[in-house]
Amino acid sequence: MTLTSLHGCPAPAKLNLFLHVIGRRADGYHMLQSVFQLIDHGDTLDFDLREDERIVRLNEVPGVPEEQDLIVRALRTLQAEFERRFNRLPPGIDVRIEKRLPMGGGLGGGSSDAATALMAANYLWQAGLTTAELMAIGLPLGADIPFFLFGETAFAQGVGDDLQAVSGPDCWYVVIEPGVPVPTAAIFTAPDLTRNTKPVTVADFLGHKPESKDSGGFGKNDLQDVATRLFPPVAEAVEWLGNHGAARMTGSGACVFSAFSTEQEAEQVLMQVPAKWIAWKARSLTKHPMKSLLQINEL
Ligand SMILES: C[C@@](CO)(OP(=O)(O)O)[C@H](O)COP(=O)(O)OP(=O)(O)OC[C@H]1O[C@@H](n2ccc(N)nc2=O)[C@H](O)[C@@H]1O
Ligand SMILES: Nc1ncnc2c1ncn2[C@@H]1O[C@H](COP(=O)(O)OP(=O)(O)O)[C@@H](O)[C@H]1O
Repeated sequence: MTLTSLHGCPAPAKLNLFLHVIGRRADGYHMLQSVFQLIDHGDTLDFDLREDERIVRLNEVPGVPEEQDLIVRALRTLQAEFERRFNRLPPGIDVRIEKRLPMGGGLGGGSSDAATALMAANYLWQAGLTTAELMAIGLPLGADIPFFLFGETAFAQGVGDDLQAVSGPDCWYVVIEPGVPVPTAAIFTAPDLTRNTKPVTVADFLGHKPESKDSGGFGKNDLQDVATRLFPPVAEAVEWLGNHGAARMTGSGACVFSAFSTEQEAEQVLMQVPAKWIAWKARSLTKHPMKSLLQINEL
């Protein structure tokens, strides 16, 4: 039996437990080291095969025109790859997005949506691309897309595309949305960005002591100083959450998180978050939920 729709597909957020900038390439892109952690809070997507060959987004996403949406672009790229391989276009897809993740939040929302769309379409079209092949399609669209397709806690290097599975802490996070979108380019072009952090190894990360009273307990986010200087609401959120645990920014911001061993501890802090901010708690995930849903086991 062939399926014609997949509804309620999860597109989880990620947190960067640390993020080091260790250099800059000749093309201006920055060489990073980071640990990416999936969490159980995110967007939800519905996919329905169409009678024609169009890729259509059914709902509005504020600030993101349909043609620029990473989901639409990812599906069109995969559709073209399908045509190249099988000499026919697969059916089009209607996509509906329930957006919960803030834009420019450092949670990887757009990239996660695109990764979920690639997994769903590969399944609905029975295209048979491997995860590595989907990662190659996703990378030019967004540096975080390969991680979401990889689908496990990962030590990332390069521009985030060189990934190695690691075990992350099993814990609860409180995440604050400071209410400003942070454009990634503004952070990377700042003259005062630290670009020379000494490279670390996976063993350094795995050997660190979690009790060292820091979110994730290892390293730092090199983008945080610039982001807090340029976007004062981010600084305010770091300061407030820092009074309740070790607080750190994720990605290029704006969101700020702190780790707790139990849900109760996270709940206690969440209850006290000032009403001007959206905040929530989420648990670490060891595996992308789409992998279990679609029974993808190959990596
Ligand atoms: C730094 C991370 C960590 O997860 O931040 P978040 O997006 O999650 O916040 C990502 O790798 C972000 O990757 P991605 O989301 O693809 O970045 P883009 O918006 O395409 O990048 C915008 C601009 O930032 C700069 N840029 C981006 C990534 C990188 N490794 N070096 C850079 O110098 C480039 O000038 C690029 O044109
Ligand atoms: N489906 C999508 N959801 C969110 N943002 C998208 C999407 N498609 C394209 N974008 C663009 O990607 C930018 C970065 O958004 P997002 O990935 O959510 O943040 P971040 O990379 O900071 O985690 C947005 O400002 C938006 O212009």
